[in-house]
Amino acid sequence: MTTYKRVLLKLSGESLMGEQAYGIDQERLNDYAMQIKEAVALGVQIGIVIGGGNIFRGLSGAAKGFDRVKGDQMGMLATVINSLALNSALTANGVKSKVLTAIRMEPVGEFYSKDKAIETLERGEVAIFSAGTGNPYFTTDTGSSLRGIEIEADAMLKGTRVDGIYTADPEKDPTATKFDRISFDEIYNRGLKVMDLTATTMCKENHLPIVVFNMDKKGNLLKVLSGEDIGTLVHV
Ligand SMILES: Nc1ncnc2c1ncn2[C@@H]1O[C@H](COP(=O)(O)OP(=O)(O)OP(=O)(O)O)[C@@H](O)[C@H]1O
Ligand SMILES: O=c1ccn([C@@H]2O[C@H](COP(=O)(O)O)[C@@H](O)[C@H]2O)c(=O)[nH]1
Repeated sequence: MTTYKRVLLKLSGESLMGEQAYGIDQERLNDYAMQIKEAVALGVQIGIVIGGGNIFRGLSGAAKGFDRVKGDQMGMLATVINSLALNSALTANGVKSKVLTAIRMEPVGEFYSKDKAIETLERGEVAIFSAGTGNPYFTTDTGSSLRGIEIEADAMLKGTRVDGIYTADPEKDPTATKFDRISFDEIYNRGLKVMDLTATTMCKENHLPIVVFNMDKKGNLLKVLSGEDIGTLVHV
């Protein structure tokens, strides 16, 4: 049983590296595909956005001297590479999915529209939204909140490599403690950086709750969808 009819799942590009220093770890990719397969079997409609941090980020490029806009375009293309990899892993696991792109690039994927996204979801297929928002100076977190709002998802599930939202970055501060629930306002007031502020504000203003959870632990996606109390719920 699940309380969710339709969700937007954000996957971290950086997590897709697994233990590697760069690129796509096949085992991690396959684990994600299997978790998504379990979720589809529950009858939940799933739209997915995957980041590109395992390949390229515009800001890091700019720090090395790249033009920022070109760097961001490279980052958006990185998310297309990850989306195609996920599409292929889902097919190998018997799950139908379609890659929609925010930048025109047929035949790599179909150009995104809300109607196409909803048709895909209502056919019971996974919709993979690639190339972020299609615009530089944004992130895939903002792309996720945008697509989540457009498809009228019940929640945005941010699958990452930490167990939820903490009082500070748990990868840097071992004394940080986890929130089970937190309001949008408290995220601003405490200056927490688990998601960028543009994405957080879009979710707040459009009443899209967020669940932050650890996608790198097998079975966690199913637990979140089944209402198990893991991760952190961000509420209005
Ligand atoms: N207060 C906090 N609570 C939890 N995580 C935090 C916090 N502040 C910073 N973080 C960091 O945010 C990271 C999660 O962000 P996210 O999943 O978007 O990863 P990413 O590296 O940005 O992925 P992508 O490759 O998709 O860009 C965690 O790995 C954690 O280190
Ligand atoms: O709407 C968007 C989304 C992403 N980008 C660029 O892509 C990279 C990778 O995305 P992450 O969210 O960091 O994983 C990002 O750093 C931007 O450079 C974009 O320009 N617009």
